[in-house]
Amino acid sequence: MVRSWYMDNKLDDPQDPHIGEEIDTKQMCDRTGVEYWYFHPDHIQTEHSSLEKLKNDRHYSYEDEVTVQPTMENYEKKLETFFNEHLHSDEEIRLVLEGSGYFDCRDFDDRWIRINVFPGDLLILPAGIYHRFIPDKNNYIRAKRFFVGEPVWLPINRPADDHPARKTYLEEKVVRYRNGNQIVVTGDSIS
Ligand SMILES: CSCCC(=O)/C(O)=C/O
Ligand SMILES: [Fe+2]
Repeated sequence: MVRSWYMDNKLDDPQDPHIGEEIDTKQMCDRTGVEYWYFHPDHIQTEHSSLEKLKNDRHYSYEDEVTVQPTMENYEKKLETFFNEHLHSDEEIRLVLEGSGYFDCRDFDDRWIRINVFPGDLLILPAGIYHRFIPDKNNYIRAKRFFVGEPVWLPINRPADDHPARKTYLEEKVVRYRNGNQIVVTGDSIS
């Protein structure tokens, strides 16, 4: 199950955990706008009504799998791309099937929160959030990817403050947060 923490400021191996202050899942969601669900890994590959409901509710029309491991083509280059701080014009939706890794997301004060994901964890990173990904020392993660319509995987590297998705993210998420209207984003589905 997911764990989150503020990263320490050490500049050594980014595949080390870099644990600073630990925070709970709700704090992580409230401070970033990330949404979180948990689906028991034993039930994901079979008919899973809660997952089907989420896909219907969110209109996820595209679905595939990605495996990040040293045998993948252009592994080093891919890791570099994933770990370069970036945003997307659409949500990034990942459901971990096997393995583990780190999604790092900037909170509303621009501090790195490291989200350590495991099988069953589903993250929705909002469009416009600055983030990056890196495997942990096990160097293996397999995840489902979902998308609304034709997938666009293009990372837009920071700085991208003028990108429309960034502006919308800041207007909708940060303003609400700063006004004390915290975003209710944590939903659990364990069945
Ligand atoms: C475990 S999914 C690999 C990371 C990825 O797909 C992505 O787009 C990171 O930003
Ligand atoms: Fe991304």
